Order: sequence, then C-alpha cells, then structure tokens
Amino acid sequence: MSEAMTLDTAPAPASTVPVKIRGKDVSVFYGEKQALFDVNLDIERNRVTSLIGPSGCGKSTFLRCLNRMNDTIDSCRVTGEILLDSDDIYDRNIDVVELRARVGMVFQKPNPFPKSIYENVAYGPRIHGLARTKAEMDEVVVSSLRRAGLFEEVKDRLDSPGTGLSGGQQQRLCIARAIATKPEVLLMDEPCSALDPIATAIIEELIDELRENFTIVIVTHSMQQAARVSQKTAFFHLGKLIEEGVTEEIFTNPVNKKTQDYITGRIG
Ligand SMILES: Nc1ncnc2c1ncn2[C@@H]1O[C@H](COP(=O)(O)OP(=O)(O)OP(=O)(O)O)[C@@H](O)[C@H]1O
Repeated sequence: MSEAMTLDTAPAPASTVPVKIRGKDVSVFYGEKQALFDVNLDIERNRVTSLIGPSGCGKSTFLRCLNRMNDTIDSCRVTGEILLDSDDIYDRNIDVVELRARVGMVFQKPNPFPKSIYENVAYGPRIHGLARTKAEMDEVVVSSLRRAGLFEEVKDRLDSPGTGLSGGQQQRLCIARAIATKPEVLLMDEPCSALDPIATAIIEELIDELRENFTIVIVTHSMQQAARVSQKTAFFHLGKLIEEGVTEEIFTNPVNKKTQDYITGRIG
C-alpha cells in the first residue's frame, strides 16, 4: 500500500452513486459515556464501504446502529437519524425483525446454529415466510450456498451439522444464512479476523462478487483488507468520523492529518 503523500490535494468530486443508508448526526451513548459524536455518513448502494480506525473508536458501534443491533444493549442510546432509502429506521413504527431481514449481519466469529447446513440457511426464509414449498426452500438454500461460494464443497452433506465445517466454511455458511433472507444491505463486523489467509482471501473475493446484489459495510482492522475490498472508506477516531471518501484517495491522499497518521502507522 502506498504511503500518504500530500495533505493539500483537492477533495474528490462528489459521488453520483445513489445513497442506500444515510446517517445524520448519529451519536451513541453507553450509559453516561458517549461513544459516537454526530456522525454524518452516507453508505452508497452496491458498494463496499469499510469502517476503519483504532480499537475503541466506535466502528462496531456505528455498524450496529445500521440494523439496530444496539437495541439489544440496555445501556445504549442512539440519537440522530438513520435513513434506509427513505425509511427512518429508528421510527417507532419500524418492525425491527423486518429491518434485520433487510439489513443482515455477519459477525466476527463464525456462529452457525447447532443445526444442519441446510437448516442454517433455511431458518431465516422459513421465519420470514419466503418459501411456500419444500422445492422453493431447496432453491433458496442452494442458491444462497452457491452465492456464498460454498455449495460445491457441501452439496453432498447438507444434512451434516454446520458446526462441523472449517472456520472459513462456517463463515461462508453464515454469509449464506445472511443472504438467504434477501437483504438489501449486508453488515460485516471483522468477518475474517478468525480466519487464516486462504479463507480470508476466499471471503474477500466473495465480498467483491456480492456487491453486485448487495450494499456492504465492513468493519476491519486491516488497512490492506479495506484497500482490497472497498470502494469507500470511513476513518473513525475517538468516536468521531474524521474522514471518508473513495478508498484509494483515503489511502494515498488523506486530507486529515489524523487519517494520515493512522494509515502510516503513527496512531493505532
Ligand atoms: N456494550 C458496551 N457497553 C459499554 N461500552 C461499550 C459497549 N460496546 C462498546 N463500548 C465502548 O464504546 C466505545 C466504542 O467501541 P466499539 O466496539 O464500537 O469500537 P471499535 O472501533 O469497534 O473497537 P474494536 O476495533 O476494538 O472492536 C469503546 O470505548 C467501547 O469501550
């Protein structure tokens, strides 16, 4: 990766890609402690956006705001506005279960259910009523496994436990499970941190293919990974969004000194 070169380059032209999620003045508090400060960030449709920054800067907190996973933390309070297309996802009338079907999530550690490979993928479509017959469900399961790049490896053992797969296969199973409900957005919280380099490379390739059909937001500690997989990058520091823009610009021509310090390893 190139080192930051200058600090005085003109900003990139405004993007014309449609916005899928718009975060406006998003602040997050855990009890008295404020973890995010007035974050304004647009997530573009069918792009991969990386959230980067030092440990504790609020990347995962922001990611979890996007499908209201923070609702599961009692002390957590979110202010500001997050629009998914034109829907305010914090509106009282929003059905959170439906929201999480539209905005799926893949976690750091692969976490298949203690069920068969088939059932791991069929679970979401079943509870959301997305398949009426066994044939329809088979089709959803097979196509989700295919899209997750796992079908060929598991097609002869769909009834075996998902937990019996390798770590990288389990993570692809979790991706298949997440995309089986046909979400519009896929959130990935350090999806490769528990994987070896080969499994990581497979997931990174998959992310690139998936963006054709999904909008993806990924939290990563690896700047190399952000540079490889994302078209947009947002840099957070101490709960503030410091800088965001085209990935290549962020890594070669950051405007802010803190971004430059982070990408050149002086902070972090
Ligand atoms: N459940 C929680 N309760 C209280 N404080 C929390 C909770 N989750 C996160 N925080 C705090 O909020 C801040 C942001 O944390 P967050 O996990 O979003 O950062 P991060 O950038 O994703 O960090 P990392 O890269 O280490 O995962 C930190 O100070 C953290 O201690």
